[in-house]
Amino acid sequence: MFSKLKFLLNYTHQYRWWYTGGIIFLILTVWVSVTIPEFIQKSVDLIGTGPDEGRTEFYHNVLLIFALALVLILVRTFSRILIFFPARLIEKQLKGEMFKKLASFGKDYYDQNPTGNIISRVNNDINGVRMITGFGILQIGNVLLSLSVTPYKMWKMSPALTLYVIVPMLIVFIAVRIGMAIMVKNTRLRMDILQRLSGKTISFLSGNSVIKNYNIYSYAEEEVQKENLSLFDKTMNIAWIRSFILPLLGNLGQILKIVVLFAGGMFVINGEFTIGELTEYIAYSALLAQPVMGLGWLLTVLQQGFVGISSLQTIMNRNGVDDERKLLPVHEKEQLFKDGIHVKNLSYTYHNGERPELKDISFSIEPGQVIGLTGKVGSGKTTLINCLNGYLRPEKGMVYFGEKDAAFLRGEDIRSLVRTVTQEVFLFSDTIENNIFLGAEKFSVKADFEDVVYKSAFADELTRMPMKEKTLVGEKGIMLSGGQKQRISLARALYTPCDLLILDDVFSAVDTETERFLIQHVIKNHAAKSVLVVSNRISVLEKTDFTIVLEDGRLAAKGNHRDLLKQSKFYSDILNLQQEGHKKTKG
Ligand SMILES: Nc1ncnc2c1ncn2[C@@H]1O[C@H](COP(=O)(O)OP(=O)(O)OP(=O)(O)O)[C@@H](O)[C@H]1O
Repeated sequence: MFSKLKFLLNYTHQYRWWYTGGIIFLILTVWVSVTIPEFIQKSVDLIGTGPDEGRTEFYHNVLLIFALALVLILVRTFSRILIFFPARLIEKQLKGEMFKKLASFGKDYYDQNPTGNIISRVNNDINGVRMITGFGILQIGNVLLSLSVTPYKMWKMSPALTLYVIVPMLIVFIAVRIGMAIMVKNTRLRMDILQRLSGKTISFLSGNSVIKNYNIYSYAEEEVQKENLSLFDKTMNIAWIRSFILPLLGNLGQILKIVVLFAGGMFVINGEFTIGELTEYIAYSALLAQPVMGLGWLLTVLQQGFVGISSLQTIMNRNGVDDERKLLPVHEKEQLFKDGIHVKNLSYTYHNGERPELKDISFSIEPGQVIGLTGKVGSGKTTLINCLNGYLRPEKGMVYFGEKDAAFLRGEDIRSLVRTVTQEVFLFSDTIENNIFLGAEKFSVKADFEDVVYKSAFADELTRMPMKEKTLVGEKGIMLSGGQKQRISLARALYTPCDLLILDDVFSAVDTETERFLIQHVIKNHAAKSVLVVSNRISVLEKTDFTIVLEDGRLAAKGNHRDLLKQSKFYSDILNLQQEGHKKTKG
């Protein structure tokens, strides 16, 4: 509890003057609210004095009530602005901090937590904090002030009548609590279902071609419909509470007035109260109903908000992968690739894996070299390149940039020299041009746009597009073919300088002619100091200085084309297969 309060104080403290202003206006609101009934009482009692007496005083009172009501509108509005505004600022700040924190987590975190869940959880939790720091603080002030000043005024007028009021007040309070608990429970269930429904819809929409191919429309429909029906049930439950129970609870405040009217009426009959005093007392009891209901809401908001805070704290208190590492000074970063990369007895086990996927691998990449990497499906090629580009973090003493152990380098430093064109291309829903420019602002040197498009073998296709580089690629590049996406991603990698360019299976989706073009422009005349190319195509591998063959996570062979034909069965097998395939297509 203490740590949660400290968390709240951390954020609210910076806006203390806003909150102080808000509380001052809140005090004024309560003061004006309890002052108005006094004038109502006087006005009502003046009515009873006859047509002539006190007419001026009556008008005077009515004007005063009108003026106080205007003041009430103003001070209430200011109290809300001054308290709700910092809550929105805190929400904005938290969203920024959360995004930064989440971006600092490694692959293990995202393997364990699906992205959809993280987003909706973080949004809910931050919403909870906003509610506490806005509505919660306003209600705490409101409830404390109203529940002390109003009952005091009522007690001063009649202790006995005040006791009659307490019972319905308790009923209102308990009813609001129960109503809110049911609503919160249903809202949470609805959120879970909504998450599942969006997950299924997204996966069925992106797998639309599989659904068509296998003719499994009815299965997909049933799956979506199941979630849809439970979503409808929960939404109806919430609608029931909203439409019937909440207004009913809201009007329970009227019970207070009936009780006061009945018991207070007796007081008037017995001559203990004037009509004006009874009116004043009824006005107070109406004022009292609001904070009592507010207390019910407040407890729910606090309960939800604190659950949200503890969930946010688990994210905030988790260390980012690079928290312990320091950024290199610019001059050291510039020299990082001077002596190449040295991999020494590299072994790597995934956080959720039982056995190492890379075993005892050693090799070096010198500046200027072009290296090939090949191996069967699942032999560890992607795992190896991810150990070089800082996406996976092997233990210390296994990967070196010159003399520097990569285990002590920040991911940003590593990735400023190593650029990877991944197997799975990700394009943002923007224009082709902006997808190529992505992240380029921080580089002072940039390549020529036309040149990188040409080198990526994309120039012809781009000229055929009606909007050229301004063409929108659609969500995740849905409007483009796999090969086109891959070449845009290649152009993006070539647009800014790097020391080691890694191409993970970039040639798998292109025809032989394009492959030849890419080999000429990207591999032979590469702008990067070194290139590491993952491929199973001999036409690509034979152009490298040396190729590494991986088998079941081990370095099975290493050498140039001629060495490997002698050393590696896998290598000679793929050569034979590709030559046979070539003959068949020619024949
Ligand atoms: N995030 C992960 N968690 C656990 N194991 C993983 C993870 N990613 C990959 N692996 C395992 O590591 C092994 C090597 O996978 P990797 O993707 O490196 O192979 P690859 O040679 O690149 O395969 P492909 O040719 O299909 O791209 C596989 O057995 C795979 O199951």
